[in-house]
Amino acid sequence: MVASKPSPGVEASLTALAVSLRGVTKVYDNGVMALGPLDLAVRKGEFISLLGPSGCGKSTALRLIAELSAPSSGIVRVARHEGVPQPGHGIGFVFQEPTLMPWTSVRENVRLPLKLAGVPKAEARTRADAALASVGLADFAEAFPRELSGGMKMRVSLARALVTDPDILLMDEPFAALDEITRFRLNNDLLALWRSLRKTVIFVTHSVFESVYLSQRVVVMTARPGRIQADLRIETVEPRGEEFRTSAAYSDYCRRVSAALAPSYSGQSTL
Ligand SMILES: Nc1ncnc2c1ncn2[C@@H]1O[C@H](COP(=O)(O)OP(=O)(O)OP(=O)(O)O)[C@@H](O)[C@H]1O
Repeated sequence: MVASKPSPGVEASLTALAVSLRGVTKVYDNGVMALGPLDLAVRKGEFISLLGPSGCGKSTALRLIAELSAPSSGIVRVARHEGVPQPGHGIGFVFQEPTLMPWTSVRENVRLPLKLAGVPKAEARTRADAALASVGLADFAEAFPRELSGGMKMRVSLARALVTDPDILLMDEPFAALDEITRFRLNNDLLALWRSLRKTVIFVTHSVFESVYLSQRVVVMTARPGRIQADLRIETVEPRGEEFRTSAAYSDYCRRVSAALAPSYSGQSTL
């Protein structure tokens, strides 16, 4: 396991932990041990990827962090702003499927979390429009989901996650269903958003290439029950772009992450 240390440019913003999992296990009611014991510490403002074989418990880990599910043992700690009222608040969740309401406009889809939180309509509308602008969809507030491409739907889903101004963004294979060009574009836009908003991002992916391109740290998990196989820091010049994607350093990191992942696939199948 490679020890993690903050990269120089972000040291100041990484003074405290956003998420900490200690000795966390998850056994589902059907007896499946999905996770653990898992130990993971994520600093505030950090962008990490979780990578591992199918069924190793990546989504389970995100659900525990979002407090959508309780651990069977161990401790999950999530840092929040003072005054954040309920479990799950302060966290934005983006899934692989955009899961938009087809019967209403893009703006209403993005406004939904604020509506549920009781934010007055005029304020919620302004915030929804600002979130849409931040993902490049300022001109599509009145459109309906059926009028959008897959990439645009994912942008709406991202805007909906950002509209509550969460401290932590959990992303569960958000770009897996998109074509490569759209995926690259969204990768770049997500990095630009992360640089400007400095949210903590925990990003689940099956793609070694995507994990290295996006993250400051790639956390490789073992086959089920998921534990940490390797924790690799990606040190590069920021901001990243096509230059990094085509660099020798990028290829080298991808090779190292692939090598760290290999033992996770060599054991018994957990599918
Ligand atoms: N609600 C549930 N009840 C029972 N078993 C579950 C439940 N949710 C997940 N599992 C099982 O727990 C294991 C881990 O699932 P999880 O979805 O967390 O893995 P994953 O790494 O995200 O998989 P993938 O990469 O395929 O999305 C799997 O074997 C899965 O079948």
